[in-house]
Amino acid sequence: MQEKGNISIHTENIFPIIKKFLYSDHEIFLRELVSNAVDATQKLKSLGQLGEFKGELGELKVKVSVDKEARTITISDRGLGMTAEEIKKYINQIAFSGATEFVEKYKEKDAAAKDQIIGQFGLGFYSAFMVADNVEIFSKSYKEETEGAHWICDGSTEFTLETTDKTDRGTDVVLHVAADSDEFLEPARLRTILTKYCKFLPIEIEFEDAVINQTQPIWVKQPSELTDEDYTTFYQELYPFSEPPLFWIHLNVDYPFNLTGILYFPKVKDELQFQRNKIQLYSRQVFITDEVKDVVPEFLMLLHGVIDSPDIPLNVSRSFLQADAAVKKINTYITKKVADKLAELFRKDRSGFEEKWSDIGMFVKYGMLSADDKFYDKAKDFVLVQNTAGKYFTLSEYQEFVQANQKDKAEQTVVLYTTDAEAQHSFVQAALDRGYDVLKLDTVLDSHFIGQLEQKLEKVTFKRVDADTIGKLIEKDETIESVLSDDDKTKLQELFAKAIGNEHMHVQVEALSPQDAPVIITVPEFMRRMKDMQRAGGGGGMQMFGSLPDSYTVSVNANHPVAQRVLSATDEASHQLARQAFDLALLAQGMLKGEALTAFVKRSADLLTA
Ligand SMILES: Nc1ncnc2c1ncn2[C@@H]1O[C@H](COP(=O)(O)OP(=O)(O)OP(=O)(O)O)[C@@H](O)[C@H]1O
Repeated sequence: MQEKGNISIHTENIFPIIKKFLYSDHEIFLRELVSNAVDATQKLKSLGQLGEFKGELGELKVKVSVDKEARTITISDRGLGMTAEEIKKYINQIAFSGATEFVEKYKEKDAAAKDQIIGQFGLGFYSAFMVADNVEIFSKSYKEETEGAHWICDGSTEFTLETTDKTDRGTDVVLHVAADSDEFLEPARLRTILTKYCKFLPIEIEFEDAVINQTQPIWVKQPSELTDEDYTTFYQELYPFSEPPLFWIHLNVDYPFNLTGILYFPKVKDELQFQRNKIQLYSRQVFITDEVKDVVPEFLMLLHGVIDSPDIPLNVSRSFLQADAAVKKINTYITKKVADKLAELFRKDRSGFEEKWSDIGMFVKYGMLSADDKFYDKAKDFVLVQNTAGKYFTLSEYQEFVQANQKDKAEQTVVLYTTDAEAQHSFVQAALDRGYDVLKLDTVLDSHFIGQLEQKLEKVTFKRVDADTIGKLIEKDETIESVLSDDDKTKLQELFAKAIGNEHMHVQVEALSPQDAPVIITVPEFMRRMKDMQRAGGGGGMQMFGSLPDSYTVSVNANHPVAQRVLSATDEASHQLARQAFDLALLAQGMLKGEALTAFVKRSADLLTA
C-alpha cells in the first residue's frame, strides 16, 4: 500500500522561511528529535507501569548514528512508535501545524524578538528540515497487530506514506542531510551538540557505541540521598577547572509550579571576574538555554548551576516572559530560598559565614538593594560589616558597639567608614586615636548600601573619616579654645588662602588639638556623595550638579605651633611654611601629585638644609 497526500496547512512553503530565519540555530534539530525519541520511550515506560503495555520493554536506549557516505543521520528509539494513522495525525498535522504557528509568530516579530525566539521555541519534529532535504520515518507501534509505517517528505506539503516490514517496536527518523548542512555529517559536531543539549536526558542516548548522558543528574534526586562530594563533583562537571563552590542550594518545589535545580555560590573575589550566564536552564532535563534573565532575579545572575522547570514558558517572547505569573513566582521563590539558606549558614556556622563573607557580601548587598523588601528584611539580620581591625558585626551588633562613643549632640549614631584604609590612613588613625571605630566600606556597592541603611535604620548616619576634622566628625557639645586672637585668625586665613591660591579650597581656621595635624583637608560628606553618584552615572536630579568642581575644606589648626610660626615669620618664609603645611595635608589625602609634588620635594630639601 502506498499513499501520496497533501498536508493541509495554511501557510504554503514554510520550509524556506524556517530554513532562512533559523540559520544560526540549526543545531537544535538534534535536541528536538532526540527529545521526541526520549518522550516516546518514557511514554512507553509509563504505559508499562499502568499495565497498558504488557510486552517486554527490553533495551530502551535512543541511538543516534551518522553515515557520512549515505549522507544520513538516524535517530532510533524503542518507544511507543506510531501507526500510519498516527503519523498522519501527529506528524502531518501536529508537527506541521506547530511549525506553521511558529512561522506566523516569527513573522510578526522585530529582529530583536526573533533572536529571542530562536532556540526557545520548540520547533519540534519539523526542525529536521532545517538540515535535511528529505526526512523518512520508519515506525512500528507498540500496539499489537499493527503494521509498520514508512513516511517520506521533503519539507513541502507533499508526503508519501506506505507500509514497511519493520518488526521492532519504535521509531527511526532518517535525515537525508542537505548539501548546505555538511557540518552535521561530522561525528565530532554531532557529539558536541548532543553533549550540549542531551547531557542529562532521562533515557540513555548512545552515540558511536557510547552513552553520552547521565540519566539521573543530581538535581532530580532528593537532597537526603546526596553527599557534599556529589554536589562538588557535579559542579566540576558543569564548570571544569573552576574553584570549588562556597555552598549550594538544592531547589525542589512542585507546587504551585514545578522546579528543581541546584544553585551554587561561586568563589569569586574580584568583582570583574563575575561571569553571567552561568546558570543553565532545562526543561525536563533537556537543555534549553543559559540565558536565564527574568527567570532568575538579577542579583542572583552571578550564581552558577542548573534550573529545571517545565513551567517556564520557553515558546514566547521576552516581554511575555517578564510578565508571566509563573516566572514571577519562580523569581520570588528563588530569592526566598537564597535568603533562607544564607540565614541558616549564618545561624549554624557564624565563623564559616564570616570567612565566606568576602565572596558572598556582594550578593547579599546587591540583593538588599535590588530585590524586594522581603529579601532586605531577612538579610538585615545577617549582612555583615567589618571594621578596620578586621572584626565582623551584624548591623545591630555594630550599632550597639559604637553607640556609647559615637552619638552626636542630636543623638544620632554616627558610623565612620573608610573607602580605602591605606589612602585615608591618617584620618582613620585620627578617628581611632579618638576612641572611635571605623568600618571598611570599600566595595563598588557600598555607597548605595550606605544610602539604603541610612534610610532604613533609625537615627544612624554615615560619615567617611575624611568628611570633617576629627572634632567635628561627630559633633559633640565640647569646644576647644583657640590660642589665637580673632585678628590673628583672620590673618592666618588670608595667608593660607594666598599660599594655596585655589578657589575650590575653602580655607578656615579652626581650634583643633595641638596633637592634630597643622592643616587638614576634608571633603564634606554630602558633596562627596553627590560627586560619587555623578561619577557612577546617576542620572536624573544628579545632572544639576554636573558642573560642580571638586570642593574641599582646608582646616588650619589654630592651636598647632605651625600657626604661630606662619604668623610670626617674614613674608617669604611665612608663604613657604603655609605652602609646606598645606602640601603635607594634600599628601595625607593622597592628593599631592605632579608639579606640586616636585615642588614639595624640592622645598622639603631646602627646609632641611635651611
Ligand atoms: N520518535 C517518536 N516516537 C513517537 N511519536 C513521535 C516521535 N516523534 C514525534 N512523535 C509524535 O509527533 C508529535 C509531534 O512532534 P513535535 O516534535 O513536532 O511536537 P511535540 O513533541 O508535540 O512538541 P514540541 O514542539 O515541544 O517538540 C509528538 O507529539 C508525538 O506524538
